[in-house]
Amino acid sequence: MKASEPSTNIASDSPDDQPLLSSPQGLQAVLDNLDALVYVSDFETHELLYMNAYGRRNWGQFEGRRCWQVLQESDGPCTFCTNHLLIDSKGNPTPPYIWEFQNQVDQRWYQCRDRAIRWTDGRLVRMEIATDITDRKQMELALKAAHEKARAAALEDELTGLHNRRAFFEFGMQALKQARRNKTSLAAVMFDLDHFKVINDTHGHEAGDEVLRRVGELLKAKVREADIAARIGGEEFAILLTNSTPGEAREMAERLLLLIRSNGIPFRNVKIAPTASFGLAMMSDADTRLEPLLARADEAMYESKTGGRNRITVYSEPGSGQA
Ligand SMILES: Nc1nc2c(ncn2[C@@H]2O[C@H](COP(=O)(O)OP(=O)(O)OP(=O)(O)O)[C@@H](O)[C@H]2O)c(=O)[nH]1
Repeated sequence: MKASEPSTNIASDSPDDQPLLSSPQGLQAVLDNLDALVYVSDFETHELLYMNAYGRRNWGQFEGRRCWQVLQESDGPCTFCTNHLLIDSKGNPTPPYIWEFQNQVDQRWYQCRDRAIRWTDGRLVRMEIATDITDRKQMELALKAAHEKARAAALEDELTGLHNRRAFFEFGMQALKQARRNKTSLAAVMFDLDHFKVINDTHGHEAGDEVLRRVGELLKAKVREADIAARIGGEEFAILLTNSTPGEAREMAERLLLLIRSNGIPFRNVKIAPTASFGLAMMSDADTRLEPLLARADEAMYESKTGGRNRITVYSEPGSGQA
Protein backbone atom coordinates (compact mmCIF):
# COMPACT_ATOMS: atom_id res chain seq x y z
CA MET A 1 0.00 0.00 0.00
CA LYS A 2 1.32 3.44 -0.91
CA ALA A 3 1.85 5.98 1.82
CA SER A 4 -0.96 8.14 0.41
CA GLU A 5 -3.51 5.32 0.52
CA PRO A 6 -5.81 5.19 3.50
CA SER A 7 -4.56 2.70 6.07
CA THR A 8 -8.01 1.46 6.96
CA ASN A 9 -11.34 0.96 5.29
CA ILE A 10 -13.07 2.73 8.16
CA ALA A 11 -13.77 6.36 7.35
CA SER A 12 -11.39 8.35 9.51
CA ASP A 13 -12.29 11.57 11.29
CA SER A 14 -8.72 12.34 12.37
CA PRO A 15 -7.79 15.95 11.58
CA ASP A 16 -4.87 15.20 9.29
CA ASP A 17 -6.10 11.92 7.82
CA GLN A 18 -2.54 10.65 7.80
CA PRO A 19 -2.14 6.89 7.36
CA LEU A 20 -0.76 5.51 10.60
CA LEU A 21 0.27 2.07 9.38
CA SER A 22 1.82 0.89 6.20
CA SER A 23 -0.55 -2.04 5.62
CA PRO A 24 -4.03 -3.32 6.50
CA GLN A 25 -2.24 -6.41 7.88
CA GLY A 26 -0.40 -4.15 10.30
CA LEU A 27 -3.63 -2.60 11.45
CA GLN A 28 -5.15 -6.08 11.74
CA ALA A 29 -2.20 -7.19 13.89
CA VAL A 30 -2.64 -4.21 16.20
CA LEU A 31 -6.37 -4.78 16.61
CA ASP A 32 -5.93 -8.53 17.13
CA ASN A 33 -3.30 -8.03 19.77
CA LEU A 34 -5.29 -5.51 21.75
CA ASP A 35 -6.12 -6.62 25.28
CA ALA A 36 -9.66 -5.33 24.74
CA LEU A 37 -12.76 -6.16 22.74
CA VAL A 38 -13.29 -4.10 19.62
CA TYR A 39 -16.40 -4.61 17.55
CA VAL A 40 -18.48 -2.79 14.99
CA SER A 41 -22.18 -3.39 14.39
CA ASP A 42 -24.77 -1.91 12.07
CA PHE A 43 -26.67 0.87 13.82
CA GLU A 44 -30.06 -0.28 12.59
CA THR A 45 -29.89 -4.08 12.15
CA HIS A 46 -27.27 -4.68 14.88
CA GLU A 47 -25.44 -7.06 12.50
CA LEU A 48 -21.83 -7.52 13.57
CA LEU A 49 -19.51 -6.23 10.86
CA TYR A 50 -16.23 -6.66 12.68
CA MET A 51 -14.89 -8.18 15.89
CA ASN A 52 -11.22 -8.44 16.79
CA ALA A 53 -9.43 -11.59 17.99
CA TYR A 54 -10.11 -10.80 21.68
CA GLY A 55 -13.84 -10.81 20.91
CA ARG A 56 -13.73 -13.94 18.74
CA ARG A 57 -11.78 -15.78 21.44
CA ASN A 58 -14.27 -14.90 24.17
CA TRP A 59 -17.59 -14.81 22.33
CA GLY A 60 -17.03 -16.97 19.21
CA GLN A 61 -17.59 -16.30 15.52
CA PHE A 62 -19.59 -13.23 14.61
CA GLU A 63 -20.17 -13.49 10.87
CA GLY A 64 -23.83 -13.13 9.94
CA ARG A 65 -24.89 -12.65 13.57
CA ARG A 66 -26.10 -9.68 15.57
CA CYS A 67 -24.29 -8.13 18.52
CA TRP A 68 -26.98 -9.14 21.02
CA GLN A 69 -26.82 -12.78 19.81
CA VAL A 70 -23.06 -13.04 20.12
CA LEU A 71 -22.22 -10.79 23.05
CA GLN A 72 -25.31 -11.22 25.22
CA GLU A 73 -27.01 -14.44 24.02
CA SER A 74 -30.32 -12.57 24.22
CA ASP A 75 -33.47 -12.86 22.10
CA GLY A 76 -33.47 -9.31 20.83
CA PRO A 77 -31.71 -5.95 21.08
CA CYS A 78 -30.44 -5.29 24.60
CA THR A 79 -32.61 -3.12 26.83
CA PHE A 80 -29.43 -1.26 27.78
CA CYS A 81 -28.26 -0.66 24.19
CA THR A 82 -26.53 2.72 24.09
CA ASN A 83 -27.02 3.46 20.37
CA HIS A 84 -29.45 6.29 21.04
CA LEU A 85 -26.78 8.01 23.15
CA LEU A 86 -24.24 7.98 20.34
CA ILE A 87 -26.01 10.40 17.96
CA ASP A 88 -27.46 13.86 18.36
CA SER A 89 -30.94 15.00 17.38
CA LYS A 90 -29.80 15.41 13.78
CA GLY A 91 -28.43 11.87 13.67
CA ASN A 92 -24.78 12.94 13.75
CA PRO A 93 -22.19 11.06 15.86
CA THR A 94 -21.56 12.50 19.33
CA PRO A 95 -18.39 12.10 21.48
CA PRO A 96 -17.73 8.60 22.88
CA TYR A 97 -20.10 7.37 25.56
CA ILE A 98 -18.27 5.61 28.39
CA TRP A 99 -20.00 3.21 30.75
CA GLU A 100 -19.46 0.06 32.80
CA PHE A 101 -21.47 -3.13 32.79
CA GLN A 102 -21.34 -6.84 33.59
CA ASN A 103 -21.45 -9.07 30.52
CA GLN A 104 -24.21 -11.68 30.72
CA VAL A 105 -22.19 -14.35 28.93
CA ASP A 106 -18.87 -14.39 30.80
CA GLN A 107 -20.09 -12.48 33.87
CA ARG A 108 -17.06 -10.21 33.71
CA TRP A 109 -17.17 -6.43 34.11
CA TYR A 110 -16.20 -4.16 31.23
CA GLN A 111 -15.62 -0.49 30.73
CA CYS A 112 -17.10 0.29 27.32
CA ARG A 113 -16.31 3.21 25.07
CA ASP A 114 -19.09 3.41 22.49
CA ARG A 115 -19.12 5.61 19.49
CA ALA A 116 -21.07 6.03 16.25
CA ILE A 117 -18.82 6.20 13.18
CA ARG A 118 -19.30 6.15 9.41
CA TRP A 119 -18.56 2.79 7.82
CA THR A 120 -16.94 2.33 4.36
CA ASP A 121 -20.28 2.58 2.59
CA GLY A 122 -21.25 5.69 4.54
CA ARG A 123 -23.79 4.04 6.81
CA LEU A 124 -23.77 4.70 10.52
CA VAL A 125 -22.26 1.94 12.65
CA ARG A 126 -21.63 1.40 16.32
CA MET A 127 -18.04 0.86 17.44
CA GLU A 128 -17.28 -0.38 20.94
CA ILE A 129 -13.98 -0.81 22.72
CA ALA A 130 -14.50 -2.78 25.93
CA THR A 131 -11.78 -3.30 28.54
CA ASP A 132 -12.02 -5.94 31.24
CA ILE A 133 -12.23 -4.17 34.62
CA THR A 134 -13.40 -7.18 36.64
CA ASP A 135 -10.55 -7.07 39.18
CA ARG A 136 -11.09 -3.40 39.92
CA LYS A 137 -14.87 -3.81 40.00
CA GLN A 138 -14.68 -6.78 42.37
CA MET A 139 -12.48 -4.76 44.68
CA GLU A 140 -14.95 -1.88 44.54
CA LEU A 141 -17.91 -4.18 45.17
CA ALA A 142 -16.12 -5.91 48.06
CA LEU A 143 -15.27 -2.53 49.55
CA LYS A 144 -18.86 -1.34 49.16
CA ALA A 145 -20.17 -4.54 50.78
CA ALA A 146 -17.69 -4.12 53.65
CA HIS A 147 -18.82 -0.50 54.14
CA GLU A 148 -22.47 -1.55 54.14
CA LYS A 149 -21.75 -4.36 56.59
CA ALA A 150 -19.81 -2.05 58.88
CA ARG A 151 -22.58 0.53 58.76
CA ALA A 152 -25.23 -2.12 59.47
CA ALA A 153 -23.13 -3.45 62.37
CA ALA A 154 -22.74 0.07 63.77
CA LEU A 155 -26.51 0.49 63.75
CA GLU A 156 -27.48 -2.92 65.07
CA ASP A 157 -27.87 -4.09 68.64
CA GLU A 158 -25.73 -7.19 68.67
CA LEU A 159 -27.74 -9.07 71.28
CA THR A 160 -31.24 -8.70 69.83
CA GLY A 161 -30.62 -7.80 66.19
CA LEU A 162 -32.87 -4.76 66.68
CA HIS A 163 -31.70 -1.25 65.88
CA ASN A 164 -29.40 0.17 68.54
CA ARG A 165 -29.77 3.56 70.22
CA ARG A 166 -27.77 5.34 67.53
CA ALA A 167 -29.89 3.88 64.71
CA PHE A 168 -33.07 4.65 66.63
CA PHE A 169 -32.20 8.33 66.77
CA GLU A 170 -30.93 8.44 63.18
CA PHE A 171 -33.96 6.70 61.64
CA GLY A 172 -36.31 8.18 64.22
CA MET A 173 -35.38 11.71 63.21
CA GLN A 174 -36.09 10.84 59.56
CA ALA A 175 -39.48 9.38 60.56
CA LEU A 176 -40.31 12.51 62.56
CA LYS A 177 -39.39 14.82 59.68
CA GLN A 178 -41.44 12.74 57.28
CA ALA A 179 -44.44 12.72 59.63
CA ARG A 180 -44.25 16.50 59.97
CA ARG A 181 -43.91 16.94 56.21
CA ASN A 182 -46.83 14.62 55.43
CA LYS A 183 -48.87 15.78 58.42
CA THR A 184 -49.22 12.19 59.62
CA SER A 185 -49.03 10.88 63.17
CA LEU A 186 -46.07 9.42 65.02
CA ALA A 187 -46.36 7.53 68.28
CA ALA A 188 -43.51 6.71 70.65
CA VAL A 189 -43.79 3.61 72.81
CA MET A 190 -41.08 2.95 75.38
CA PHE A 191 -40.85 0.01 77.73
CA ASP A 192 -38.44 -1.21 80.34
CA LEU A 193 -38.36 -4.74 81.77
CA ASP A 194 -39.33 -4.82 85.44
CA HIS A 195 -36.88 -5.85 88.14
CA PHE A 196 -34.50 -7.09 85.54
CA LYS A 197 -31.68 -7.05 88.06
CA VAL A 198 -33.55 -9.77 89.96
CA ILE A 199 -33.69 -11.93 86.81
CA ASN A 200 -29.94 -11.54 86.40
CA ASP A 201 -29.28 -12.14 90.07
CA THR A 202 -31.57 -15.19 90.27
CA HIS A 203 -30.83 -16.95 86.98
CA GLY A 204 -27.56 -15.42 85.89
CA HIS A 205 -26.51 -12.88 83.27
CA GLU A 206 -26.88 -15.42 80.46
CA ALA A 207 -30.52 -15.92 81.38
CA GLY A 208 -30.96 -12.14 81.34
CA ASP A 209 -29.45 -12.05 77.87
CA GLU A 210 -31.83 -14.77 76.69
CA VAL A 211 -34.81 -12.78 78.00
CA LEU A 212 -33.61 -9.69 76.14
CA ARG A 213 -33.16 -11.74 72.95
CA ARG A 214 -36.67 -13.23 73.18
CA VAL A 215 -38.24 -9.85 73.89
CA GLY A 216 -36.38 -8.55 70.85
CA GLU A 217 -37.87 -11.35 68.76
CA LEU A 218 -41.40 -10.58 69.99
CA LEU A 219 -40.88 -6.97 69.12
CA LYS A 220 -39.54 -7.73 65.65
CA ALA A 221 -42.52 -9.95 64.94
CA LYS A 222 -45.01 -7.28 66.00
CA VAL A 223 -43.77 -4.10 64.34
CA ARG A 224 -44.59 -3.16 60.75
CA GLU A 225 -41.96 -2.47 58.10
CA ALA A 226 -42.39 1.29 58.47
CA ASP A 227 -42.01 1.26 62.28
CA ILE A 228 -38.71 1.65 64.08
CA ALA A 229 -37.96 -0.69 66.96
CA ALA A 230 -34.78 -0.59 69.01
CA ARG A 231 -33.08 -1.60 72.21
CA ILE A 232 -31.99 1.81 73.40
CA GLY A 233 -30.47 0.79 76.71
CA GLY A 234 -29.75 -2.29 78.83
CA GLU A 235 -33.31 -3.53 79.34
CA GLU A 236 -35.04 -0.59 77.71
CA PHE A 237 -36.78 -0.72 74.34
CA ALA A 238 -38.41 1.93 72.15
CA ILE A 239 -40.70 1.86 69.14
CA LEU A 240 -41.79 4.61 66.79
CA LEU A 241 -45.09 3.80 65.16
CA THR A 242 -45.69 5.69 61.96
CA ASN A 243 -49.20 6.56 60.85
CA SER A 244 -50.80 5.18 64.01
CA THR A 245 -53.65 6.66 66.02
CA PRO A 246 -53.28 6.83 69.82
CA GLY A 247 -55.71 3.90 69.99
CA GLU A 248 -53.62 1.78 67.63
CA ALA A 249 -50.42 2.62 69.49
CA ARG A 250 -52.02 1.66 72.78
CA GLU A 251 -53.29 -1.60 71.27
CA MET A 252 -49.79 -2.39 70.11
CA ALA A 253 -48.38 -1.69 73.59
CA GLU A 254 -51.07 -3.88 75.16
CA ARG A 255 -50.32 -6.77 72.82
CA LEU A 256 -46.62 -6.52 73.69
CA LEU A 257 -47.26 -6.26 77.41
CA LEU A 258 -49.34 -9.46 77.30
CA LEU A 259 -46.90 -11.31 75.07
CA ILE A 260 -43.94 -10.47 77.28
CA ARG A 261 -45.58 -11.59 80.50
CA SER A 262 -47.67 -14.50 79.25
CA ASN A 263 -45.07 -16.56 77.41
CA GLY A 264 -42.63 -17.83 79.99
CA ILE A 265 -39.20 -17.68 78.42
CA PRO A 266 -37.46 -21.05 78.65
CA PHE A 267 -33.89 -20.96 79.91
CA ARG A 268 -32.22 -24.28 80.67
CA ASN A 269 -34.71 -25.98 83.02
CA VAL A 270 -36.62 -22.88 84.15
CA LYS A 271 -39.17 -20.56 82.60
CA ILE A 272 -38.72 -16.88 83.20
CA ALA A 273 -41.78 -14.65 83.02
CA PRO A 274 -40.71 -11.01 82.88
CA THR A 275 -43.04 -8.06 82.92
CA ALA A 276 -42.53 -4.62 81.47
CA SER A 277 -43.63 -1.07 82.15
CA PHE A 278 -44.76 0.95 79.16
CA GLY A 279 -45.01 4.65 78.34
CA LEU A 280 -46.76 6.06 75.29
CA ALA A 281 -46.74 9.54 73.80
CA MET A 282 -47.91 11.07 70.53
CA MET A 283 -45.91 13.55 68.44
CA SER A 284 -47.24 17.08 68.81
CA ASP A 285 -47.02 20.00 66.39
CA ALA A 286 -44.27 21.53 68.54
CA ASP A 287 -41.99 18.50 68.19
CA THR A 288 -39.26 19.43 65.74
CA ARG A 289 -36.86 16.92 67.32
CA LEU A 290 -37.26 13.42 68.66
CA GLU A 291 -36.10 14.19 72.18
CA PRO A 292 -39.22 15.96 73.53
CA LEU A 293 -41.46 13.17 72.22
CA LEU A 294 -39.25 10.52 73.82
CA ALA A 295 -39.03 12.52 77.05
CA ARG A 296 -42.83 12.41 77.30
CA ALA A 297 -42.94 8.66 76.57
CA ASP A 298 -40.19 8.22 79.18
CA GLU A 299 -42.14 10.25 81.72
CA ALA A 300 -45.21 8.07 81.11
CA MET A 301 -43.05 4.96 81.47
CA TYR A 302 -41.71 6.26 84.76
CA GLU A 303 -45.29 6.64 85.94
CA SER A 304 -45.92 3.00 85.04
CA LYS A 305 -42.90 2.06 87.16
CA THR A 306 -43.90 4.12 90.15
CA GLY A 307 -47.53 3.09 89.76
CA GLY A 308 -46.71 -0.58 90.32
CA ARG A 309 -45.05 -1.72 87.04
CA ASN A 310 -46.45 -4.22 84.49
CA ARG A 311 -48.72 -1.57 82.98
CA ILE A 312 -49.10 1.06 80.28
CA THR A 313 -49.31 4.80 80.85
CA VAL A 314 -50.30 7.17 78.10
CA TYR A 315 -48.71 10.58 78.50
CA SER A 316 -51.15 13.36 79.19
CA GLU A 317 -50.33 17.03 79.52
CA PRO A 318 -50.14 18.10 83.19
CA GLY A 319 -53.58 19.12 84.36
CA SER A 320 -55.45 17.27 81.61
CA GLY A 321 -55.93 14.01 83.56
CA GLN A 322 -54.35 10.65 82.77
CA ALA A 323 -55.47 8.44 79.90
N1 LIG B 1 -28.20 -9.84 81.12
C1 LIG B 1 -28.10 -8.57 80.86
N2 LIG B 1 -28.36 -7.65 81.82
C2 LIG B 1 -28.29 -6.34 81.53
C3 LIG B 1 -27.93 -5.89 80.25
N3 LIG B 1 -27.93 -4.54 80.27
C4 LIG B 1 -28.27 -4.15 81.50
N4 LIG B 1 -28.50 -5.24 82.27
C5 LIG B 1 -28.89 -5.31 83.67
O1 LIG B 1 -30.17 -4.79 83.86
C6 LIG B 1 -30.32 -4.42 85.21
C7 LIG B 1 -31.09 -3.15 85.30
O2 LIG B 1 -31.31 -2.90 86.64
P1 LIG B 1 -32.08 -1.66 87.20
O3 LIG B 1 -31.72 -0.43 86.37
O4 LIG B 1 -31.86 -1.59 88.65
O5 LIG B 1 -33.56 -1.90 86.86
P2 LIG B 1 -34.51 -3.12 87.16
O6 LIG B 1 -33.88 -4.15 88.04
O7 LIG B 1 -35.03 -3.61 85.86
O8 LIG B 1 -35.67 -2.43 87.98
P3 LIG B 1 -36.81 -1.49 87.43
O9 LIG B 1 -36.40 -0.95 86.09
O10 LIG B 1 -36.93 -0.42 88.44
O11 LIG B 1 -38.04 -2.31 87.35
C8 LIG B 1 -28.90 -4.32 85.78
O12 LIG B 1 -28.70 -5.38 86.66
C9 LIG B 1 -28.01 -4.45 84.55
O13 LIG B 1 -26.81 -5.13 84.85
C10 LIG B 1 -27.63 -6.87 79.25
O14 LIG B 1 -27.31 -6.58 78.10
N5 LIG B 1 -27.72 -8.18 79.60
